[in-house]
Amino acid sequence: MTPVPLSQPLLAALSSAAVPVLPVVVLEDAADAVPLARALVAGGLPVLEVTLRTPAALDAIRAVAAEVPDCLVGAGTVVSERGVADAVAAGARFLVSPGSTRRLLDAMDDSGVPCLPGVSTASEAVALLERGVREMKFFPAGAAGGPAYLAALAGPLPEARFCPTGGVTAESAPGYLGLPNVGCVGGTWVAPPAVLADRDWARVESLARAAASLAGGAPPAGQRRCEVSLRSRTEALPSR
Ligand SMILES: O=C(O)C(=O)C[C@H](O)[C@H](O)COP(=O)(O)O
Repeated sequence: MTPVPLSQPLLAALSSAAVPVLPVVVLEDAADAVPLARALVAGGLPVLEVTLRTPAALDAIRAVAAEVPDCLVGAGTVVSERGVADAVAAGARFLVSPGSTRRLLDAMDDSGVPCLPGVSTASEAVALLERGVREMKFFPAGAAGGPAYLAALAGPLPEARFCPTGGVTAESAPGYLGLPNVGCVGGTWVAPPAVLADRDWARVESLARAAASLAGGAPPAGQRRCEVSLRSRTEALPSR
């Protein structure tokens, strides 16, 4: 599996690499991180968001960054300056938050890695656009209005691109991925808690394979997938 190069913002990179789903995990045991990441890569999803919700999260990110170079590992549930610093120090190559504050956005700006700050309203999306941030997480996607809500934002805010997460399932994902302002969808359904508890890596691989086969999200306006060259993942990360 070709590693996803981060020579552009996260959603653009995932879209260019035809990765439609960003797997989100809550890990209780850091020792599960490497086999999990390998199963995702084997299933065709070379990306992983480890939520900073457990004491194991930073060690999990560290392990994947060191041992699974084909997996682009990032941190989710980043809600503080400390979370930003700890995640980047552990090797997170992108950061995701459920919501946005000025303090958190300033820290994300300074982090040097691509970020997906969270929004759930038009006003929050406009506030991010005002800062020049065009890629954002839409959270909690299902509860906040689902595909219909994002479809309604595409008219007035065509430059904003979203990763809907929270309540997204294998069944609801296609409804989001068909929208012009969705780059990819995120969720825990690819590596759900019960499957992780069983350490059923074959099941993760098969869920990943099914997710990877979903039709991809829309590339950024003006960019066709075939025009994007895959560059080395060791290249310097761009600022957003
Ligand atoms: O905002 C964050 O950083 C989060 O960690 C939120 C998670 O992305 C969702 O809670 C995943 O939601 P489900 O796929 O419905 O389980």
